[in-house]
Parts: sequence; structure tokens; C-alpha cells
Amino acid sequence: MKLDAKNLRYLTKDDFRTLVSVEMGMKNHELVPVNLICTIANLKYGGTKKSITTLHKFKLLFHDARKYDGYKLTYLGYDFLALKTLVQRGVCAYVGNQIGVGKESDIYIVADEDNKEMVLKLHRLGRTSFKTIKNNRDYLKHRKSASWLYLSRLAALKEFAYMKALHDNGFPVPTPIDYNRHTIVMSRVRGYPMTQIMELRHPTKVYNDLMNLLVKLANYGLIHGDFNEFNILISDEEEITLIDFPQMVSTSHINAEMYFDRDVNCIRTFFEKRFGFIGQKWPKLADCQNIHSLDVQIAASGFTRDLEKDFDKLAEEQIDLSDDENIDNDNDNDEEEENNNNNEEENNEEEEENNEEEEQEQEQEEGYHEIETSDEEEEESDSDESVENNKQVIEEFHGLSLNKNRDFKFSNLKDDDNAPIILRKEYIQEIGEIEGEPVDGDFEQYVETPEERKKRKEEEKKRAIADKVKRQLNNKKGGKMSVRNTVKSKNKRERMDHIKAYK
Ligand SMILES: Nc1ncnc2c1ncn2[C@@H]1O[C@H](COP(=O)(O)OP(=O)(O)OP(=O)(O)O)[C@@H](O)[C@H]1O
Repeated sequence: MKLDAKNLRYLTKDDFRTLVSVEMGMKNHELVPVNLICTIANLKYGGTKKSITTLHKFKLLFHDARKYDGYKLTYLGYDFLALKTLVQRGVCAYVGNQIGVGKESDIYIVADEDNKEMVLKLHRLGRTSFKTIKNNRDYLKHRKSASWLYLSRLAALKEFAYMKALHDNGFPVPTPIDYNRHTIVMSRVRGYPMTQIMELRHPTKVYNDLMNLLVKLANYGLIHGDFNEFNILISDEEEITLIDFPQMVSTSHINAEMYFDRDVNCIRTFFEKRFGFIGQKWPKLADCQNIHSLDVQIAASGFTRDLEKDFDKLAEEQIDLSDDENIDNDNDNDEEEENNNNNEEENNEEEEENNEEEEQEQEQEEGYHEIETSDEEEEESDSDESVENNKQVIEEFHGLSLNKNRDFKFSNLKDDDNAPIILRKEYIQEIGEIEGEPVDGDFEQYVETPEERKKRKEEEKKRAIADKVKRQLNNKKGGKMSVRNTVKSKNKRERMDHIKAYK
């Protein structure tokens, strides 16, 4: 689900009031009837209906009339509510490009009023577990209708709580900034996922840093449980940052030793295969001293033991879940059903959507969306002014649309160092393309316009990178592989297999 933040500025206070009412109604209704929305929003029927039409048009609400007529939030609707809160708190003011996508999250660049770049992570836990949860009565307990809202919210809270506790204790993780609903805002780490790194200047140092990190975690009573090259970012200076820790387990867990060894082996095997580096020493759980505890700090952020139990139960269920295709099918079916319900509405809206698409394309070219939350009347002048006043940010986000994150930099080469610099696969590919002669003999005879040539080059580059990454991941399924996405498009099961292969 693409986060199209520009529509935020077209929503009025009443629209948001209606959206929040649907969110509240969903606590005990799978679908919230219009009358209930009116009551919660304390708005007149006509006004509520108008807002609902707007929200539905922007795909913030899902309409279903099969069992009874009602509405529920879409991911986008939930995103908007969280974004609006973050904007009101002054945490962020701009939304940039998407820089990552995981099975359970989408990652965007955002910026605050001072143009400070940060990362917004939108948890999408429900997109894989919604069906199972609905059927799990035991889990529902007092809730009449559990939903992905709750699941994603828990995931975000958990990540924020752990990130904060780890950060406060000097662990190399992004700085947690804020969270709301299913989103967290954190500092942007300058680096690349280790899976993209082809060579290291100091493999011994990086290897030791990683092993020391595992030991330090264990000293704090934690085992990562999924410590691999996908969850570690590495900077040009070869500093490591742990970005994702969804399944931390305690060192008192019955299988703690197995998890710890698996984490260690993941890194050892990766270093051996990728860098030809064989670590001579590696830690054992028995050598670690469990001297600190993060429990109090984690609970202080709101992620209590009870919530953790709830969440762990859900996480277990998720492992058994079906693959992406099923989920996509589900979504497609849902959308189809919605289409049937709303055929008439859609015909009327078609023209408007076309206009919207044009607008979106235009904004995509700009590479950023300014978040505007004031009333409709002020919108145009405000946004124009902000665009004028924030050229710097626009330029920054222009760069991001080309995925700056993946640009190779030659900087930071130590002068005393003759060792090879970090080279990522994509860059090697790019060098080949820039330096190599055109292979095809006919190519020179064909007169291309500069635009055509640029476009062709870009497409070739994208194809080559995608092929390379596909081969690297041995992704037999093919499908939704994108250059930017890389390994994060692997589903959980594939990743578990990948990890098992290291044993
Ligand atoms: N703080 C950050 N700074 C820079 N890039 C980041 C940051 N957080 C995430 N990313 C980028 O987004 C990608 C996905 O992030 P992350 O691993 O947290 O997602 P995820 O949904 O947990 O993935 P999965 O569920 O598939 O394990 C990362 O590979 C990284 O490139």
C-alpha cells in the first residue's frame, strides 16, 4: 500500500473526525455502520455522509454491504491518522520516498520543519495475519473483533520500546524519535544492508563488532533471534547498526542456546561465503554474563509483559501463515467485492481518479509530499508557500527519488589503507556499464535521442541490478522483486529457510 500523503491536505476537520470515529467504532465492530459513525463523530447525518464519501474516494475507508452496510479503515486510513498525530506533535512535516519494504512494514523518509531527515516505519503486521486472528477466538478474549489495527499497533510499540531501551544503553540502533498507532519515527541510518556489501576493508573488525554485539545483547538478557545480513546496516566507515529486532528472545528461554548459536552461525557463514573470511573465534552463550536487564525500561515505554505475551502468540501464528500470493489474492478478492458493491460510485469517480493519477504522477516527479493539515481554504496558498520556502528539502527528496541511499560513495577512504574499498554488487554492475563498450554492434548505427538513450540506460541498469539481486537471493518465485526492495521482499518462510541453510 503506497502512502500518498498529499491527500492529507484535502481533508477537513470533519473528515478527520469521521475517520477517527470509524477507528473507534472498529474497537467492537468489524464494520462500522453509518449511524454509529454519526453518533461517535457527533456530526449530522448529511455531513458525516459527505465526509465518508470523501474518505472512501481517497481509499481511506473500505465499504462493505454484504452482511450489513458499514465501513472500516484501510491501511491508508490508519496511516493518515498516525501521520496527522505525528504532524500535530511537530515530529514530522514532510513525507519523502519509500526507501524500504518488508513483509511486515513499509519504510519512508520523512522530514521535520527543520528539514531533518528521519525514517518512518509503518507496520503492516495485519496484512499477513488478519484472517488467522479473526478466527482465533481464544485470542480475541474481551475483544469482539480483533483487527490488524491492534496487531500493527503492538508491533510498533514493541519495536519502539526495544529500540529505546537498546539505544539508551549504548547499542548501535537507530535513535527512536516517536511512535503513534502502527508507526514509529526513528533517525535515518546512513548505510547499506550488509547483504548488499561485496567487500570489506576490515572484515575482522566488522566480524568482531558483530560478535561483540551478540555478547552485549546476551549480557542484557537478550538474544536477537534473527541476526543476519538483512537486519544489519553498514556505513562507509564500516560501522554497524542493527535496524530490526522483531523476535528478540530472552536468554532464559528454553531454546536460548540454540537461538544464540544460530545467530552466531548466520554471521560466520555469511562472512565465509561472502568475504571468504573464516572467524577463528566465536562466542558461546555460556560465556556471556546476564548482568543487566532491560525489562523495566521496556515496560516503561508501555510494552508490558501482558502485551508481550499477546504479541508473541500472534508472532507464532504468523510463522504458519500462507505466502504473499494468498494475501494478495485475499486483498484482490476484497477489492473485487468492494467493486461489486460500489459499481455505480466507481463509474462516477473514474474521471476524478484519472485526474488524481495525473496529479500523483506530477508529485512523484517532484519526489516529495508536503504534509498539510490545515483547513481546505488555506491549502493552496500554504502549500505553494511551503514549496517555495523549502527548496532545499525538495532537492533532497529529488535525490531520494533516485534512491540516494544506494549511491556508492568513495569518501571515507582511510589514507593509510591500501585494502579494497567496500564495493556493492550494484556498483560493480554500474562500473561495467559505464566503462564497457557497447556490446551490440548494431547499437551505434541506431540514432537515439538523448532522452531515449537515458531511458534505455536506466532500464538496462534496473534490469541488470534486479537480475543480480534475484540471483543473489536465489529467489525462485520471482514476482515482486524491485531494485529498491531487494531482499526485503522475501517472505518470512523464505527467510527462515535461508537462516536454516546456515546451520
Ligand atoms: N533507520 C533506518 N535508516 C535507514 N534505512 C532504514 C532504516 N530502517 C529501515 N531501513 C531500510 O528499510 C529496509 C527494511 O527495514 P526493516 O528491516 O526494518 O523492515 P521489516 O519490515 O522489519 O523487514 P522484514 O519484516 O522483511 O524483516 C531496510 O533493509 C533498510 O534498507
